[in-house]
Order: sequence, then structure tokens, then C-alpha cells
Amino acid sequence: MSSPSPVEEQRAPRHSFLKHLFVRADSGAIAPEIRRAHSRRFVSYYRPHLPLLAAVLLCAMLVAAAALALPLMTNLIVSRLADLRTAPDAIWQLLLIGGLMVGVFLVQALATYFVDYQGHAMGAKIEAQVRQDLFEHCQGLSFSFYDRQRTGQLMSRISNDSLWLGELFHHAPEDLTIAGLKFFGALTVIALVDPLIAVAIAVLIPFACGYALHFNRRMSLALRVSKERIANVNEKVEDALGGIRVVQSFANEADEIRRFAGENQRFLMSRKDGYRSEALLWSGMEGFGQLVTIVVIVGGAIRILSNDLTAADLLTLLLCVGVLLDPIKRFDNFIRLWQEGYTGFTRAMELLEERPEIADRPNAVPLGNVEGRIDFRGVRFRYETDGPNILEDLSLSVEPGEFVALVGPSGVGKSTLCSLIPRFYDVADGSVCVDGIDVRNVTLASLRSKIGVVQQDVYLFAGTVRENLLYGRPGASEEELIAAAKAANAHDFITALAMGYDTDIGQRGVKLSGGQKQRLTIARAFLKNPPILIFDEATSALDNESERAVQQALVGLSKGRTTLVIAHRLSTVRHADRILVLGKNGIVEDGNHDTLMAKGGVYSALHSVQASI
Ligand SMILES: Nc1ncnc2c1ncn2[C@@H]1O[C@H](COP(=O)(O)OP(=O)(O)OP(=O)(O)O)[C@@H](O)[C@H]1O
Repeated sequence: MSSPSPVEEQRAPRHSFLKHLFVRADSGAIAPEIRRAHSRRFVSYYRPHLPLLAAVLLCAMLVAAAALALPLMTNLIVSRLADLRTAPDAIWQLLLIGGLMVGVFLVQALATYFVDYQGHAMGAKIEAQVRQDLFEHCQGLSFSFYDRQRTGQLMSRISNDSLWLGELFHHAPEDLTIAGLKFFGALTVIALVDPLIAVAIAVLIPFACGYALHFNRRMSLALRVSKERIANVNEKVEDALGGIRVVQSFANEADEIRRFAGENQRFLMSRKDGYRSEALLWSGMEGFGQLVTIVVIVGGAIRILSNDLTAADLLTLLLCVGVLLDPIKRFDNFIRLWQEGYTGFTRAMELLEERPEIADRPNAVPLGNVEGRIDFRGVRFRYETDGPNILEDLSLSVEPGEFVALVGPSGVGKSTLCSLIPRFYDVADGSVCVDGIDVRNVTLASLRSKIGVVQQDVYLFAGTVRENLLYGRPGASEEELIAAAKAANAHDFITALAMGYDTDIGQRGVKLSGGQKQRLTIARAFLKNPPILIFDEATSALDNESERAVQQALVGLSKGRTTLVIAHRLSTVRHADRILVLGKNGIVEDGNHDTLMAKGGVYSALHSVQASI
């Protein structure tokens, strides 16, 4: 059974064709003040292109004027036919008018070319700008935003939604100018030729406008829903293909196909709803066009019979009706383009309006050279305002150059604690300080440049080994690059790869083993060479021998810099200056390996358990 359409879903029970025709279409609409703000933003995108826009609009006016010239010149010829019969230079006069017409059409052709080419180029530039703005904006959004958002949805906003923007930015001013000039120009000529027929046409126009606006709103709603649905489809594709190894290893292909079919079907239904409104709009506008033609033919004939109009005038009127109806016939196209483009624009603006929760304070200063002291002062933290506290009244001081290990059961907040130092999240209460300065009072870029983080989830970019290593320090020399790789025990496996440091490692480093990926991320942090290092389970995917080698390198590298290491395997941190045991109620033990073992508390118990495995 097919799922209900989005608009139907909002207005159960299902309605008939007639209900569809007359139902109000403003539910789900955007608030007027937001719409106004979006409109201002829309107009602002033209600012860097004003001279080009002016040239395009001028050419658009020429196109419209040339279209109106045809009925006028035809009138000129036909109304003078009687005089021309007796004129000795009739052929020359006709040839002159013909030449004039050719000139007009030449101007029209050149203007059309300019509007089409330069107009589209301007639209494409603005589209690229919006896409760039979106991408740049997303780069600055906080971890908490990405905790809530899904990548597929974001990709859809940045790539899919912006596809119609170029067309919209180009066609909106151009089509409106041409359509407006043709419509009102033709109506004016009709009024000059026969005011009564012009009035008859003008009476029909409000009905056509009301009808068009109604279906415009319906299409807008349907398109908005359909954009949300295609974002869901993208999200499903991203999830299922990104995790294809998990899908296949669980033999869950059929389930994934079924889930995808569901999203695909929902998207299809939203399209169908939009197409129905579009078809009703299109057929209605066609009907309006026919009605206007009939009014002019019948009305014109009656006026000829009463000697108020000549045959030449009727011919002019019919040609003018063609010009008048042209924008109406293309109205459907324009509305579709407008809706597709403007809905995408609105969704893009919603994303741009998203404020980063973590940002530089207005008075933030750059963090200068740091010694590496870290203080947590009465820190309380939770991920969501109504969520549980993950850290509560936590105080802790790490001296410059100290090597501190964080151990404890899974989920007590070790990674969370570390993520507060580079300000991936902000504390709810208390403060986190580096060298005595609250991290919220310094610029994010300067703070993060002082901290190297190797995260639990290894992330490598598509590209070569070299590109990935240089990510943290693009200007590093070849010697520094190799030294970092050697320190992370990665140099040997890198040189054994087909292209050495220039080997492409595939999407997210898929062509490497788990341990190799981990060593690359460690080398990347080594190369950055920051005064504060944070390793979150950084050696978990290494075999014992590699792990020992990396541990040794880490000990060497940590000299003179503050190092925090989160570890589950206690054997890897027994050499640490301090070991902090984190429990549900914060730090429950603090000391070095020997003192904690002698104490016989949580650490020694954990140690005994691991030693017995
Ligand atoms: N982004 C997030 N949004 C909401 N809750 C989160 C988020 N990240 C972690 N948590 C929750 O915070 C708590 C602490 O997680 P954290 O990753 O800091 O623990 P951990 O001690 O490092 O665990 P592990 O040793 O398993 O890595 C957990 O209950 C977890 O579910």
C-alpha cells in the first residue's frame, strides 16, 4: 500500500480532487518576519553583481520591447495597405519596415544571448557563493550541533538544495522583468487599440492571479516536504553505504533495501503531491489563456460589426494577446523554478542562521606561548540542558610537562573531560583553564593550535599518507614528516606501501589496517608538535609490539609538554607521573602506579583483574 502524501498526512482524512482544489494551503508556511529576513538576504546576494545585473535587466527590457514591436509594426503595415496600393515607392516602404523588423529581431537575439549567457553565469556565481557560505558556516558549528544533526541531511542542504539556486538567482529578476514588461506592455497596447476589450481582460486577471497564488502556496509546501524527504533519502544512502561493511557482515542487505524503499517511497509521494498542484496550476493557466483569446476574437468581431474596430486592429490585438499570454504560459515554469529555488534557499538560510554554541567571545584574546598547566575548577558538565550531569564539581590540576593517565570504567566521562580542554564543549559551571586563563577567554584557533588530540574514533581523510600527516602542519619539512612517522612507529609500514608516503589511503583510510590508521593519526598529532597532547585510547588498535614502540615514542615525545592519556589497558600507563581514576562521582584516586597499587583501592583492583586475563 502506498504511504500518504505529505500534504495529505497533514490534513487527514484524505481529500478529493475538489478538496485539494479549495483547501487552504498555508499550513507549514514560514512566518512572515522570517520570510522577510530571507528576502533581504536573497537580495543581498546580488550586491557584488549589481553592474552585471543591471546589464542583464537592460537586455531583458530590450527582449520584451522587441516582442511588443512585432504587433505594432504589423499594424503599421496592415493599416497602411490601402495607401500603399497607390504609392509608387510601396515596395521600398515595405522593405524599409521589413529591414526595421530585422534590426529589431537582431537586437532581440543579441539581448537574449546576453541575458541567457551572462544571466546564467551570474546565477551560477551566486549559487557557488551560497554553497561556499554554507560550507564555511558548517566548519564553524560546534560539536553539539553535529551531535544533533545527521551528515546526510547536511549534505542534502549543501549540494541538493543549492542546485536550483543558480537558476533562481538568474531567472527571478530576468523573468519578472520580461514577464512584467510583456504583460503590462501588451495590455497597454490592447487598451490603446480597444479599451473595452482591455477592461474585459483586466476583469479576468484577478481570478487567474488568485488561482495561481493558491497553487503556488501548495507547491511551496509540497516542495518543502519533498526537500526534507530527499534529505532523508540521502541520509539513508550515506548511512547504509558508509556502513556497507557492517551491513554485509550482519547480512542485513534486505533490511537496508526495505528501509531505503520506505524513504524513497515517501519522497515519491511528496513529489506526486507537488506535481498534482503543478498540473492544476498549469491547466488552469492554459484555460485562462484560451479564455482571453476567445474574449478578444469574439469581442473584436462584435466591435468590427459595430464599426468600432478594423480588421488590422483585430490582428494587432491577437498578436498582442500572444505577447500577453507568453508570460502566463511560462508562469508554470517560473513558479516551479521559484519554488524549487526559494525553498532550497530558505533551507540554506535556516542552516546559516544556526549559531555555533562554541565561538570566540567578543573580548577573546589569542593564547600566547603556553607552559601547559591545566586546571579544572569546580566543573559541572552535561551534554544536553535537560540531560544528566556527566561531570559534577570536578577539580583537577595538571602541572606543565606532567604525564597524566585517566583510567576508569567505560562511560564515566574520561573523553568528556578531555574534550573540555580544547573547548569542544563548554562547561555548565566552573571553569577550565590553560596556564591559568579560562579557555573561554581566548580565541578558539589559538587554543586549539596549542593542543594535539588523537581521538578515539580514528578519522583520516581521502588522499595520500603525506596529505594526511601534513594536515596538522602543512608547512612541515620532509625530515619532520618522517621523524613524526618514525616516532609513531609508522615509517616502516608507510615505506612498504606501493607509493610510500604518496600512497592513496582511500576514503577514511579504508586501505589501511586499524593499527596502521591509528599510527597515522598519532604521527599526525606528533607532527603538529603542540605543548599539550591528549591521547584518547590512542593505542587500542595496535598489537603489543607496536603499542610498546608507540608508548616509548610517546614517553619521549611527552617530555617538556603536558600529556593526558586515556587508557583502558593499565599496562600502557604504569609509567605515568600521575594516574587519575575516574568513577561515577568524579576522581576517586590520584597517584602514581606504585602509590595506587600500595593503596589497594580501585586502581589496584582494576590492575589485578587485567593481570589475571
Ligand atoms: N555527544 C554526546 N552527547 C550526549 N551524551 C554523550 C555524548 N558523548 C558522550 N556522552 C555520554 O557521556 C557519558 C560519558 O562518555 P565518555 O565518552 O566521556 O566516557 P568515557 O569514560 O570516555 O567512556 P569510554 O571509556 O567508554 O570511552 C556517557 O554516558 C555517554 O553516553
